[in-house]
Amino acid sequence: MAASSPAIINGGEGSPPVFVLKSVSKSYSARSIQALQNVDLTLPRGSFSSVIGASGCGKSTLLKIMAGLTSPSSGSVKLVGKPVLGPRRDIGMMFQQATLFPWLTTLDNILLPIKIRDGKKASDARKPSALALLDLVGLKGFDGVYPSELSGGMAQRAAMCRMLIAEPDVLLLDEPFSALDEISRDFMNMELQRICLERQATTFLVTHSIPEAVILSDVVYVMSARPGRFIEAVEIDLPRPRTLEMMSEPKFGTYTNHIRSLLDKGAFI
Ligand SMILES: Nc1ncnc2c1ncn2[C@@H]1O[C@H](COP(=O)(O)OP(=O)(O)OP(=O)(O)O)[C@@H](O)[C@H]1O
Repeated sequence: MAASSPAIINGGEGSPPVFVLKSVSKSYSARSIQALQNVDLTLPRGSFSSVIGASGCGKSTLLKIMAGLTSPSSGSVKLVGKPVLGPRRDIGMMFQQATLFPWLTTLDNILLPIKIRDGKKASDARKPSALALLDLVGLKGFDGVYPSELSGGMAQRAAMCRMLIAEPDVLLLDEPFSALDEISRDFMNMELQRICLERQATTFLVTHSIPEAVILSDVVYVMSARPGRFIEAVEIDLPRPRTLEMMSEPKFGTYTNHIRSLLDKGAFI
């Protein structure tokens, strides 16, 4: 079940990988903590991968290194062949909390990254795209509404639009739907898959949920206890598009059981 080369959801064959991490380690010297140890990762274009592991094993640290928000202590991180040396505009990120600005309408929140990057004229020109995104995530008609009037799930959908408005090729997601109830979370995960397929985005997801990792991913990277290392890359051989019904298939259960047993072992490795 281990995999060295992931399946590709959108046909990235022949094109160079999007992310290549080689022997990435990270120590937080202030607290003498080694968070990551010798992590190797290759993400083909258009692939969907996730990392799963116990709390504190280094998943968010890995994501922050990939986003250029923190630097590795050793090893290299390349995005489309070039070293990642700081935050990048071509990467979209989403976190557990939607972090919308309460004094801006949903539409203005979505357009904010464009306004900051390219100015008001450019952001005005993107209004039709923002409205189309709201439509895409089922928020048609909520453009003039303030965040306090949105449910948690609606706010996360708006945050997803804000991430997508800049049309990033790469999505780095840190438990984006973990604060949602199970039904909203399932819905958002299927939306996420649809958008990734449509946009051919290369996506890397941090999650604590084994079923979520399996239903969404081409490859699930299972991380050991800290310092985080990959114990195994589990290739998920289920057809696309994935559906929630697939979660009741025996093959799905085989994958989740396998990952659960790796995590049980990994906690002590
Ligand atoms: N800025 C920092 N300074 C010092 N230590 C840190 C810092 N950020 C994270 N750590 C430590 O590094 C380790 C890994 O943290 P990280 O947030 O990457 O784990 P995680 O797997 O994402 O955890 P969780 O699943 O609970 O969110 C933890 O022991 C944490 O305390």
